[in-house]
Amino acid sequence: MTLEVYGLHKFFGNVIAVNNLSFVLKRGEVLGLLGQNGAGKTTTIKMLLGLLKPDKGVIMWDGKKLDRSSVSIGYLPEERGLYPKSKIIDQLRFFGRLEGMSKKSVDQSINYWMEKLGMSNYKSMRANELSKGNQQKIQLIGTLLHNPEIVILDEPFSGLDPINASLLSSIIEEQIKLGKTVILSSHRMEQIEKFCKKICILKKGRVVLSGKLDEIKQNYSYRNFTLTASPETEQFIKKLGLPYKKDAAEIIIKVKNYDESIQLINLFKQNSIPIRNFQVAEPSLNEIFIEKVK
Ligand SMILES: Nc1ncnc2c1ncn2[C@@H]1O[C@H](COP(=O)(O)OP(=O)(O)OP(=O)(O)O)[C@@H](O)[C@H]1O
Repeated sequence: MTLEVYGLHKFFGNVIAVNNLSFVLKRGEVLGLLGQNGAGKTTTIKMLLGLLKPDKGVIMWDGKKLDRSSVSIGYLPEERGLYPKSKIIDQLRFFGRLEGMSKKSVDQSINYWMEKLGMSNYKSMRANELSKGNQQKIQLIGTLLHNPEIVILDEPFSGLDPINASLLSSIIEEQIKLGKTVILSSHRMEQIEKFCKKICILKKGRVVLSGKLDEIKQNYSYRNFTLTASPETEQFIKKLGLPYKKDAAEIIIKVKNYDESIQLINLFKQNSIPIRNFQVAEPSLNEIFIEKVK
C-alpha cells in the first residue's frame, strides 16, 4: 500500500495555499510535514481527508485514486474537536460507528485504548470536565479506535505533560511498527527527527525541501564543527577571521566537510592552541528548517 501525491494544488481566491506538492509514502513510512504558520499543511491534510477538493493534482492509494470509502484514515487535528457537553464514551462510540465499526468492536477498542492511555475512569465524564491534555488523549483514541491504515497527526504532543508525551511517543512507534502510513505535522523538530524518515518542508504552499531526512542531512552544504570555548580558542578563531556562533560554552564554526575540520584542528595544533573537546556533526533539522523557510 502506497500513498502517492502528485502535483497537488489548492487555491483560495488569489492565495495559492498548496502549490505543486508531490510525495510518495509507503506502508510503515512516516512523513514529517513542516512549514511555518500558513505554509499549507492543514490544507494538504484536508485534501488527503477528502474535506477539500484539490484544484489540480491527484492523490492515490494502492495505485488507485484515493477514495475515502476504500481506505481508513485516522486524523488527530491540532485543535480540540470534542463535543464539550457529551460523555466521552458516547463520543467515542459515535466516532467508531462513523467509521463503520460494530457496537461490539467499538466497545472492545474503546476499552483497549482507554486502559492503554490510563483513561478508563474518565468514560462517563463530559469533555469539558477534562483537562486539555486528557482531551488530547481522548482525541487520540478517536483517531486510532478503528485501526486506520493512514494516521495523520497534527501537533499530537500539544498539551501533553512529559509522561503522556512519552506514552504518545511509544504509541506512534507502535503504529509505525504495525505498518501504518503516518503523516506527522509538528513545529517541534526534535519530534520530527525522532519519527520521520521522510520530510517535506512547505513555504507559502511550495515545497522548499523534501526527501529522506538522512540523505538531506548527508548532502547538506555544511557540517557544524563545535569546540569547547576558551578565551584562547575564541581569540584564535577571530584572528583567522572565521565566522562563528557562540552557544553557552561552545563555539560553532560551519565547515564544508570533515576534511575541513581536520585542517582546522591542524591549524590549532600548529599554533599551539589547545582544544579540549571538538565534534563534527551534520546540521540539525531545526537549522535546516530555519534556513529553508526564512
Ligand atoms: N478556507 C480558507 N479560505 C481562504 N484562505 C484559506 C482557507 N484555508 C486556508 N487558507 C489560506 O491558505 C494558506 C495555508 O493555510 P493552512 O491552514 O493550510 O496553513 P498551515 O500550514 O496549516 O498553518 P498553521 O501552522 O498555522 O496551522 C494560508 O495563507 C491561509 O490563510
